[in-house]
Amino acid sequence: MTLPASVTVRIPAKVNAQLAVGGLRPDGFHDLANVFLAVGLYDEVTVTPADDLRITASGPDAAEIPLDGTNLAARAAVALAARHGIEPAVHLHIAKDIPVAGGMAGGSADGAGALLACDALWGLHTPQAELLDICAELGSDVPFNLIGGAALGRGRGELLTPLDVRGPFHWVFAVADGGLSTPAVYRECDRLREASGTGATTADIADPEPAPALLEALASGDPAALAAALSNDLQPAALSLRPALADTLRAGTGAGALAALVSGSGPTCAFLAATPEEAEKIAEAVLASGTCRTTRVTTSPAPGATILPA
Ligand SMILES: C[C@@](CO)(OP(=O)(O)O)[C@H](O)COP(=O)(O)OP(=O)(O)OC[C@H]1O[C@@H](n2ccc(N)nc2=O)[C@H](O)[C@@H]1O
Ligand SMILES: Nc1ncnc2c1ncn2[C@@H]1O[C@H](COP(=O)(O)OP(=O)(O)O)[C@@H](O)[C@H]1O
Repeated sequence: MTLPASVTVRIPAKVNAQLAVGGLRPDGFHDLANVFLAVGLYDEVTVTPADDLRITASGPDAAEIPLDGTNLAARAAVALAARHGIEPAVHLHIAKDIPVAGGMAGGSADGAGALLACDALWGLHTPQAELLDICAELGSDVPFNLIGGAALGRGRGELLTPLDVRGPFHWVFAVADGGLSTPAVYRECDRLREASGTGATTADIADPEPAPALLEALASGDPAALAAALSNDLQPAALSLRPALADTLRAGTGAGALAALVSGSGPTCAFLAATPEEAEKIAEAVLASGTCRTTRVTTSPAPGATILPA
């Protein structure tokens, strides 16, 4: 069997079309109804045999990601190698295009990408179900980056059911200066719930459920229906930690977005547009408003982790 000299995998970012957050569990996670939608912003992970584990990154925001054993791509390579009793002797290169710490699952994408790339480089043929188990150990969002498309994530987000989705839906993303810490946003969500008197644990909060109207909108491909059904329970917490995001959301709505919401834990803001032309117009207006660092225009759904031709 000849093994490839190197493997490159392309992995999409995500937006949460619905993020329904249940109570805080004893293990520190929250039960979710997390409707993931993969969007066409991608990182690429390239793996090449090396003497030992080494990691490099390129792209405008490459300096913001750790290049040690804490990088999710490195953790993925180590986890896969350990499972097969081999050494993770590999050079991982991340070409970073997904906003860092932006609520778009960029780190998770690199974890899923490194896993698939190492599996191919090492000729392991690990079954998909086992790859998904390793993904879930790496992080709650990582399994979705592997499969892409649209999916409902239950549990802490790692238990996936693929969803019917048509498209393309047209999106604008407003990338903020600086990220938000995901655990800090969940903590702020709990704090706001406690402060409002509802309590924050699984005993106080109803089990989160996907909204039927949202699932119908995804399957229909109708952007107006999708706009009416988008929701994010972490948005009040992200706005509480970063009040200026309200200005970004307003800029998009003012420019004609069908809907404006924070992507996951933020601070990236997502705007749904009726057409590609509207998306370009919204992106220009949001950038001109001075309320974000940059804007990106793209579509959904997008495919999951994909090995690129050599
Ligand atoms: C909020 C979401 C929405 O998709 O993503 P981002 O918007 O940050 O990308 C996810 O729930 C983030 O998933 P991920 O970034 O993989 O989180 P993990 O590494 O599993 O967990 C990091 C921390 O987030 C909190 N966490 C995460 C998932 C969950 N269901 N409940 C939680 O409370 C916990 O404090 C946990 O220690
Ligand atoms: N490959 C990676 N790319 C980006 N961030 C990473 C990576 N590996 C680990 N991290 C860490 O994960 C944190 C969250 O990053 P990211 O996944 O981009 O954001 P989010 O969880 O908001 O979607 C970063 O601040 C960084 O310290």
